[in-house]
Amino acid sequence: MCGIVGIVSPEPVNQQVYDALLLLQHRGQDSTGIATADGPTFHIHKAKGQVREAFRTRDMRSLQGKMGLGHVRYATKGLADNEQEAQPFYVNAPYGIILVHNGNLTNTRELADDLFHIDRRHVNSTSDTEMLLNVLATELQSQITGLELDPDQVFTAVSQVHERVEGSYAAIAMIAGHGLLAFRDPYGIRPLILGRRAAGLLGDEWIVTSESLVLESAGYEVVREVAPGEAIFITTSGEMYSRQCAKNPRLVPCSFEYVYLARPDSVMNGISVYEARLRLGDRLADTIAEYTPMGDIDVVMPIPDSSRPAAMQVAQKLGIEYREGFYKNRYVGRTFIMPGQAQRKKSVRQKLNAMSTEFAGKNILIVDDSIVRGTTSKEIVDMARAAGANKVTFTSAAPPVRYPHVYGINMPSRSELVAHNRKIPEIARELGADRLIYQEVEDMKQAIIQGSSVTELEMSCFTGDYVTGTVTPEYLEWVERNQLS
Ligand SMILES: O=P(O)(O)OC[C@H]1O[C@H](OP(=O)(O)OP(=O)(O)O)[C@H](O)[C@@H]1O
Ligand SMILES: NC(=O)CC[C@H](N)C(=O)O
Ligand SMILES: [Mg+2]
Repeated sequence: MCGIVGIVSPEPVNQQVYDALLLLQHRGQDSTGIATADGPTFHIHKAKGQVREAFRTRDMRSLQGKMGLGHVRYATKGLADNEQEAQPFYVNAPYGIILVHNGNLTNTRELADDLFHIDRRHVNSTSDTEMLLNVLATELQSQITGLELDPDQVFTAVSQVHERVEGSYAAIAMIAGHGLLAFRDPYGIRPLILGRRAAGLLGDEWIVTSESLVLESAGYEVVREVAPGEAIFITTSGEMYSRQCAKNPRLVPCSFEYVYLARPDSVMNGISVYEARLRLGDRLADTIAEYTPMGDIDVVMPIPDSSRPAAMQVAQKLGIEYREGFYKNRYVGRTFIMPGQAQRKKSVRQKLNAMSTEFAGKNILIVDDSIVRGTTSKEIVDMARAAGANKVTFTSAAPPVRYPHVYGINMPSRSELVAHNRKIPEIARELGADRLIYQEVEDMKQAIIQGSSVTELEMSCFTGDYVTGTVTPEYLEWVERNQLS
């Protein structure tokens, strides 16, 4: 997952794009970039690191224009620690297109081949996003006849992109001199939402972004989610056009957004992320009650930050005291989305500290939202013991992560996953916990979709069922051999 935003306004947009990226920082910390369109000219600034350190005043001043887009990257393909592969990506023809992407393409081998042998295009990086942009550019080129650009031509090009590209993609592109294009893959795996704000006599401002909290914070009204397979085109003068561009669209959003990725104050596909996390806690509490003698637990504790809503609910439902025994250093970012295991491991210790007064002699029930590599949970169990805990029960509001995630979360290798090929008591031993309890897959699904019109979820990392169908065992082996560097 990454965070993306695009804005068309009657006024300069640089500050708005920056503010939106700050709000999306939890979706990617590797690199960031902003591009604006100043008439026919693009201004671009991209850099490694987080938003606050990447943009200086002089960079912001250079980002002139009334249409803009931005990206915070959590790399899933290519090089993570590399400014060249930061987004947005640019091609000069047709017109000049610049694009940001959240997601991960699963047919990059075929795309690389076709782009070179058939389209005669040069892709100068290992990024799947640059391929997506080149496919879009090729298809748009094949539609246009003159200097003018009709929304119909843009939509036909997006239909062709859906035919050629596989995997997950929520993307926003600017077409120089024409407008802003946003489109979502036919399964709507990654999120994308459209908003509008009146700018007085000047007309309307439009925003497309990954999470609803960005709209809320800037006073935009939610127009709607971009539908799976749909494309939205907003001209530079603010006219909005939309069309369904996929043959068989089907909403199958990523379950991991609700478990961990998204901010709790966002509403995604009509589901409040916070409420989904509370319901995950509710259902987890039922499972815990089945397996644990209640007198056995003195306190329930979250692992800050993402598990707090679930842990609160577990405590309430079980009628056990909720205590915060881990203090978090707020200046360390999210551990899971850091590149490299050494950095992730070190940062858990830097980030969390156990307060011995909360642990000494107690039986602790720890709640985390998920256990992926076990980096966090191993350290946490160690810390709890060192702080004097008696028994440590570890629980996860998500089921065991047993399979690679290929749709925009960096967990490509089965051997990295602590639950892969291990039964639950073996995982408990690996983590050093006295007892380990996971959410059931069906409970997770029901907790997330309850009360909404969503009927399907992308849950491949829990079940091994990949919605795009083309993810074969051979592909998964190839992904493992060619991991992110
Ligand atoms: O098993 P692991 O590989 O360690 O991954 C899972 C952990 O990583 C995430 O926390 P993170 O510190 O990234 O973010 P948070 O502060 O939002 O909880 C998640 O909330 C789990 O705690
Ligand atoms: N997590 C994402 O959405 C990543 C986008 C793209 N695949 C990249 O690696 O840059
Ligand atoms: Mg966490």
